[in-house]
Amino acid sequence: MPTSKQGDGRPAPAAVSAVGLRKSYGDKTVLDGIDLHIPAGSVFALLGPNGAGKTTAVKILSTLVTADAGQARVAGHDLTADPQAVRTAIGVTGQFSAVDGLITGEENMLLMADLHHLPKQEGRRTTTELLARFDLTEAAKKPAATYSGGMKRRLDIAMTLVGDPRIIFLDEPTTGLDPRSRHNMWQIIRELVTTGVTVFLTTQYLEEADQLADRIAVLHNGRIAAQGTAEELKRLIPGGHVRLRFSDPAAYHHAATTLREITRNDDTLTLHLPSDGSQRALRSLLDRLDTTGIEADELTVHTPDLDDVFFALTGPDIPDQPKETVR
Ligand SMILES: Nc1ncnc2c1ncn2[C@@H]1O[C@H](COP(=O)(O)OP(=O)(O)OP(=O)(O)O)[C@@H](O)[C@H]1O
Repeated sequence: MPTSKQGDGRPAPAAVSAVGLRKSYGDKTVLDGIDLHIPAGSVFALLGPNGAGKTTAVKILSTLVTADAGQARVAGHDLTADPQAVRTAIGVTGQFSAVDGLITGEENMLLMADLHHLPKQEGRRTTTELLARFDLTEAAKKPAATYSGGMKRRLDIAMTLVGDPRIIFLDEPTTGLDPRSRHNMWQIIRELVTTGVTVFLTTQYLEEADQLADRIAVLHNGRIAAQGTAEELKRLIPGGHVRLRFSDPAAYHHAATTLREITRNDDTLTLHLPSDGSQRALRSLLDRLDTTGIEADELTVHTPDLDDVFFALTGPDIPDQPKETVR
């Protein structure tokens, strides 16, 4: 299984690793051989359109359904050999919340503490702490059915944390939330990671993956169409360029006549050069600028945004083949 390196050169322990996960429902192949390697303490986003198989992947990794083929280890435990150990180490919040609307937020939390067999006093203490942490103290005694969508999600995550999981699966945590609640949820997720928790996130929102994830995998037709950091994914598709801006017209004209494959804008004294924005391409461009005596006032790198990547990778017009993977 692949490993990544920590700062001291030792391989980072994997929170989740999977090889060749497959799952079909009837004659519909939902997951067609998925490999994953998620270092502990990181945020991983599984991105895909409706029906891509994101929830199925979460259900398999959280032991709710079994894969037809493949192997996976979660928190160091083999999914098939030791599902109970996996369950103890993880927390899952799904699209369909575990919150019971008929009882209060506090009662929901206490129920969760009972399920985790916490002694009464510890259950109360954990409940109070978590309700405060998720800004729910004031609403604690109100029925959860009266909570806003954002409050319900916060309660859901608070309930998940009662068992002190090291890995949290968040299945579309911000679907249906307004922008403010979505930003609050992002902040909560960022804070979770600072405590060393690993977050496995599924989302349809590119911006969410871009904002939160250390690595992103794009799921399409049951396969991982591409995976990497947001920046690596953006470099996979054409459209990137380097923009050089000049203030001195003479310097601009010298550059415009010296460099090839450029798009020029004589009004704004800017030149665009196609580039994938990689370190190698930039180094070669800077060398070229040095040797030809070109000095721009500003050099900016423009890569396609994640929307471009998503549409390019999951559009209907591409074949069902896996795309290049960035590692
Ligand atoms: N228990 C099941 N029985 C039959 N088909 C299923 C079952 N669960 C999921 N599927 C099908 O598998 C496919 C993937 O579903 P899944 O819920 O994993 O997708 P998703 O990426 O999470 O989608 P969404 O973003 O809409 O939640 C869908 O076509 C779905 O209808």
